[in-house]
Amino acid sequence: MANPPASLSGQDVGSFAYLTIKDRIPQILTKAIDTLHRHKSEFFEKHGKEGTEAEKKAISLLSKLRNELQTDKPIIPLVEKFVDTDIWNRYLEYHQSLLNESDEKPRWFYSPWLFVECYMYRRIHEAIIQSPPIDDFDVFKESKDQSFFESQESIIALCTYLQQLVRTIEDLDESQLKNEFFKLLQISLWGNKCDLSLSGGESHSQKTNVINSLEDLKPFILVNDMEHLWSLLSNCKKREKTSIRVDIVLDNSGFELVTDLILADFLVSSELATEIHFYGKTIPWFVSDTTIHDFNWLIEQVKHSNHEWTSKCGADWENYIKMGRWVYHDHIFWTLPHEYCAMSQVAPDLYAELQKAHLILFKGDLNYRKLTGDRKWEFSVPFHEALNGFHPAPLCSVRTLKAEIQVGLQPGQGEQLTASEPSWLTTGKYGIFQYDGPL
Ligand SMILES: O=P(O)(O)OC[C@@]1(O)O[C@H](CO)[C@@H](O)[C@@H]1O
Ligand SMILES: [Mn+2]
Repeated sequence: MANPPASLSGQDVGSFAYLTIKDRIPQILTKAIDTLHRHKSEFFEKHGKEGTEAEKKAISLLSKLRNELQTDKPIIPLVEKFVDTDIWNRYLEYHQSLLNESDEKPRWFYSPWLFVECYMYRRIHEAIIQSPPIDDFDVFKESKDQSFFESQESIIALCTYLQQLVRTIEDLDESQLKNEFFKLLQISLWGNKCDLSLSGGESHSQKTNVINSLEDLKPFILVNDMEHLWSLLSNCKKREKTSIRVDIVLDNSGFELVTDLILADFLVSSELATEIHFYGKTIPWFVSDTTIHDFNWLIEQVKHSNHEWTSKCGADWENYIKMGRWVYHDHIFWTLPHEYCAMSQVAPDLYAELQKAHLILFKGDLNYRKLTGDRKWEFSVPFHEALNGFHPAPLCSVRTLKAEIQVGLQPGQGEQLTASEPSWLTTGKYGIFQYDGPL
């Protein structure tokens, strides 16, 4: 694309990006420091004096990071050797090169929001890996686990629903199957509201039974391309394709991950898909994003539930993984700052992997920001254009809105929402199913 619009950034005082950098990110850093404080005795018990020293070092590194951010210091290179250190520092050099004409430096309130926010989480990881022997500590694990435990009632309701559905799935006619597909897609969409980085790490669990509220939530779906997803997968099934692969780029652990696994179970049980590939994060990310530890821990928790249908789900899910019908992928690209239009250059192996899918579901807001480059697009710009050449396979964003970016709306739709509800872009109250691919 010739000249895509400018990136969202903290330069726009009062914008959601600005307020995130000014308020929410320091709050997240402070919570991370408190978490380390609260684990001091555990570190001592486990590692003795070395553990206590490591905790002090990690806290001092995070406090330094918070000061850099709050005083808008220049962004500095990563120093600890890790698989992506060079890629990050090349990215920083690139942003520096863009500013060589001016006396500007890449800074927190100047550089693209997407870059500085991703950088912040990568610096948290650097502080931890620089503090052995606590270098495998996940500062967000406690809040991810808490959000899972607080959503138990909703999780049991969903697992019960799925088990009853799976028992009768053979008797469903086409329209009943489509109706169930749409229900579970919407449950996965609204599961995305449970996101801890938006809430600044405050608990954001699912307390109500989301199945009963789907009809009430329908008016808040601003773009609804579910029909395209149905026709794509049901046509694959009709053509008796031996392999129908759906890839799910995961977002938050806890309740949202349960909704994604419930959807994935339905897809294989209904034979709308024969294999599901999941993509999580290689390092702790945006507070609640799913790592492989979270993925395995959650399935283990569900399997060992004392509720009959919940534990049946967990056993089935463990079985899908053992049989290879569900595959989990770890790739460092998902925790880089790059827009997805750069994937084919930066991570050609991952791009080639995604090209094997019949459909890719991208969960959540950060994925949407990277799909569209986190840029100041007009609301009515077509999604295909905003993807800026990123078309590995038919794809759909399944996202609740938590950032000031939205494309593919009808003429006037965004402006009307801004007039009636100024916060429509950032509260997570509205959602989309936005598809790009052959119709
Ligand atoms: O990707 P998710 O979990 O749906 O949301 C990510 C998020 O919480 O982080 C940023 C705010 O800090 C925004 O992109 C969004 O609010
Ligand atoms: Mn997230």
